[in-house]
Amino acid sequence: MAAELTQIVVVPFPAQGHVTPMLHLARAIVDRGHGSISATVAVPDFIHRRMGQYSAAGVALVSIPCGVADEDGSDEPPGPAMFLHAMEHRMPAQLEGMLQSARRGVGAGRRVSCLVVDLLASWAIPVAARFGLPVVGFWVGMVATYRTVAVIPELIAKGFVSESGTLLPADGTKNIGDLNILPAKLKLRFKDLPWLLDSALPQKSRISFWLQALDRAKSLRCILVNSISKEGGAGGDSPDDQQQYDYEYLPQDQQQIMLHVGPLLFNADASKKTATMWQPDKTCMDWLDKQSPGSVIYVSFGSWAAPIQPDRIRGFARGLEASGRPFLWVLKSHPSWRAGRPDGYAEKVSGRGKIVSWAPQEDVLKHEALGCYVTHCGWNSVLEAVRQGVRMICYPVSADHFVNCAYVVNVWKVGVELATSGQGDVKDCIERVMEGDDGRRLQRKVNALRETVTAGEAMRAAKRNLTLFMDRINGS
Ligand SMILES: O=c1ccn([C@@H]2O[C@H](COP(=O)(O)OP(=O)(O)O[C@H]3O[C@H](CO)[C@@H](O)[C@H](O)[C@H]3O)[C@@H](O)[C@H]2O)c(=O)[nH]1
Repeated sequence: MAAELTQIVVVPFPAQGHVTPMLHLARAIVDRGHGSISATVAVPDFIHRRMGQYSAAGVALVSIPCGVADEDGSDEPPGPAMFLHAMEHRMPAQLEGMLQSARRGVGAGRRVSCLVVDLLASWAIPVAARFGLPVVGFWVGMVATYRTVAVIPELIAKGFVSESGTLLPADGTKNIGDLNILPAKLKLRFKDLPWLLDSALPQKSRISFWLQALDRAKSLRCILVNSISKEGGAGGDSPDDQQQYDYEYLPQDQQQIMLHVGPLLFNADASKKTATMWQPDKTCMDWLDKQSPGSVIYVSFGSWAAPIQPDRIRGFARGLEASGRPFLWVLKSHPSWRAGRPDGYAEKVSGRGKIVSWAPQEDVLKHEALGCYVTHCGWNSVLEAVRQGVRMICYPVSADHFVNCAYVVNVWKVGVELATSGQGDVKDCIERVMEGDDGRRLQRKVNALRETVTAGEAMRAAKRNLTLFMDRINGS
């Protein structure tokens, strides 16, 4: 008897750093299904307008109208403060409509076998439940970051955080290692907790957003994690010798498992492009071709305008200029970032410094002219740098950046943290990473990490876990 044709519905949080790995996941599932399974990736219309050109066999990117306009006068999509309300109140009905159509055989005409829901888009979990459909969660980053979120109720109960999300130990510099949430050697402080830092939302909304997501996640039996499993040895995110921390802070339900399926990027076919929300500046690659091997500093702070004040941007501008080295800098059109650029800067550094508003990042990191990457430590950027063996200068700003930075600097030792964005610090840090023993050691380490993650047991474990997940949704 011919196998039944089914589809999975994938629901990412509407941001570049979430849609990209979930598209990789969708493709990996479709490829393994050998024609028996297709994927529908449902994104709000403001994302679809920017990424609608995406196409991959068996994967459809579909638009969910959410009635939120783009930010006025800039090239930025609406921020979370604007779309979170729509996610809770408009998108559920739209997704229901989609699932009803699928049930009636409209559209792809395939039965929906399962939903994969980003835990930051937890609004979709109750929708699936109303249709009696199984849901699998997706965590886009490290287990370590999930742990810092899963522990919120305990931190409230122990009086470290108020119900409205205020940090109660006034001294946010206290080491979080004392609390046994994460290994002390990460040297994380209270004030580095990702959910305290996400400045796109008011404090009170942040805590209720996370508590609601955790509450909904309780019903899930399985969460797929886009990170490196402990089988990855030195590369593992289950913090190597601290296995006792493993999963300790996950919800109490013994039935729930976290399956490492990542890094999904490492399994992705490099020849197939993913979708990006802005058009990459095509002149980057020609410019890189003209630079000497290993000479260029690449600077990018990710896809959304992280809160970096103009004076800090100015520090970077002057430090890069003072370094005397060639650099490629992604400086988005956000007013605060533009305001920090000194007058006449582009002309001053012309020939040596190239400034663009969006780069083909994966191609850039792969280019032989690359020397190092100054990064905000978004999880995708960290993975992309490791995949291409590029050492990092970390300038964490918000969200999970500090946790990711702690792994890059203190665990994997493939980058250094920039103390401040002052001109002197930027220049000195670039020297340290590009020259001498420190630079060579970082390069050896990142090459070794790339080997471990690419060729090692971590990837085999990720593939095994993906197969396990697919067997489950196929009911075998
Ligand atoms: O000029 C550019 C700049 C970025 N990118 C791509 O955009 C993505 C950026 O993702 P990421 O590095 O994860 O940063 P953010 O866009 O800031 O991602 C958000 O989502 C991530 C996953 O949850 C979190 O780790 C981050 O903190 C959060 O800000 C990467 O794939 C980059 O290759 C480009 O293609 N061109």
